[in-house]
Amino acid sequence: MKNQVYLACIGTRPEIIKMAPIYHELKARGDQILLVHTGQHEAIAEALYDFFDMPPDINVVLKRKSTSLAHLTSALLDAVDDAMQELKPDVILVQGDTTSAMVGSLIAYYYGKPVAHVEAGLRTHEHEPFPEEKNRELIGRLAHWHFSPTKQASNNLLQEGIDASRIFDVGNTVIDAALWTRQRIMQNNGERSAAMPANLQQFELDFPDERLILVTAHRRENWGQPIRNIAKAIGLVLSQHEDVVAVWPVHPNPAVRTDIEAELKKLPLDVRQRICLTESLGYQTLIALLMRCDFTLTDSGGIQEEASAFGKPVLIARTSTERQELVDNGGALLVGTDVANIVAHIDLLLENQAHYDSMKLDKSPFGDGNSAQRIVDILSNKTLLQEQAYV
Ligand SMILES: CC(=O)N[C@@H]1[C@@H](OP(=O)(O)OP(=O)(O)OC[C@H]2O[C@@H](n3ccc(=O)[nH]c3=O)[C@H](O)[C@@H]2O)O[C@H](CO)[C@@H](O)[C@@H]1O
Repeated sequence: MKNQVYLACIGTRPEIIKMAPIYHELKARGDQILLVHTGQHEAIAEALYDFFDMPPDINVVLKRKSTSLAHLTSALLDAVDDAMQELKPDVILVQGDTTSAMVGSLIAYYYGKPVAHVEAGLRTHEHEPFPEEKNRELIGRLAHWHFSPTKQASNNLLQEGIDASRIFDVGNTVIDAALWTRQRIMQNNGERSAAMPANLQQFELDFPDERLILVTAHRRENWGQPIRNIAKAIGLVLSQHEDVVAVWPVHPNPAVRTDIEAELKKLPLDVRQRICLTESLGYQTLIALLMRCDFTLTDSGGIQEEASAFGKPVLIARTSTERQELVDNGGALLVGTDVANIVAHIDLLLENQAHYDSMKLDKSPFGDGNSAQRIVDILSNKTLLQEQAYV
C-alpha cells in the first residue's frame, strides 16, 4: 500500500507555530509532509520556518492588488490550486481559521482529497472575529478529521451535526510547540539572547528583577481607541507601581504602533522608560518573556494558550473569547478594553497574592504537549481506511 503524502497549507504566524509539531512528528515516523506557504504573512513567516526547521516546498508570493478579502481569497485559490497540481498530495492539513486554511480546505474538496483540520471547533457564536468565525464554520463543513483542542470545541462541532466518529479531542499543538521551545531556551539561552532586538536586551539589563507584564494587542476589533485605552491603562498602573515594568511587542501594522506611541508619549519619562515597545518578536523571545513575566494582558489567542502552559495569569483584552475554558478554569479573566476596568484587574493581581495564586494554573486546559503525537496516531490509522473512500 502506498504511503500517504501530506500537504500542509499554511500562511500565518500561528499556523506555522501550531503546525510545526505535526510536521516533525510525521517526519520522525518517515511520512512525507510537504508545505505550501500561502504568503498571507510575509516577513515574520520566514524566521519562523527557519526556527522550526521546516522549509516550504512552495512559497507563494502574493501580489496584493488591494486589502480586499475577496481578492486575497481568489489569489489564494489560484495559488493553492497550482500547488495541488504540482505536489499531488493525498491528505491536506489545515490549521485554525485563516483564509489560507479555508481555501486549502475548499481546494482539497474540489480534488476529492480528505482534509484534517487542526484546532477545530473554536467558536464565539458571534459575528466577530471577522472573517475567522465563518472560516471555522466553513472548514468544519469540509473537513474529514476534526482535531479539536478541548471538550468544549468538540461539543461545538457535535452541535453542528458533525459525526462524533470524526471528532478527536487531542489538545492544542501550540502547547507542544511552547514546551519544546522552552526546552530549547533552557538548553541554549545564548541563542535566545542573540535573537532579541537590541532595545529589549538593554531593557532586560536595566530591569532584571522588576515585576513584568507582557502586553500584546493586535486584533482588528481593538484597533484605534481600544488599543489606546490599553496603553493608557498600562501607563496608569506603572505610575502607581515603581517596581513594575511592561514589555509590549507591537504588531507590524503601523497604525497600531502610532496609536500606542501617542498615548505613551504623554507619560512622565521615568514611567515611559519602564515600558519597552518592541517590534514583533521571534518565537523563542516571546516564549522566554512568557516564562519570565508575572502575567499577561493580551488579545492574542495563542498567547492565552501558551501562558496557561506556564501557569501565568491572563487578562484578556476582549469582551468575548473562543477560549472560554481558560476563563472557566480560573486562569484568565475577560477584562475588555475599558481603562478603569483594566487598571482595577491589574492592581488586584499586583496587590493581592491570594488572587494572583488563584489564577496560576497547574495544568493547561489546552493540552499536555503530546497533541501532535495523538494527531499522527489517528491519521496513521484512518488514512488507510480513507484510501478506499477517496481514491
Ligand atoms: C482576528 C484574530 O484574532 N485572529 C487570530 C489570530 O491568532 P492569534 O491571536 O493567536 O495571533 P497572534 O497573537 O498574532 O499570534 C500568536 C502566536 O504568535 C506568537 N508571537 C506573538 C507575538 C510576537 O511578537 N511573537 C510571537 O512569536 C505567540 O506566541 C503565539 O504563538 O490571528 C490568526 C491568523 O493570523 C487567526 O487565525 C486567529 O483567529
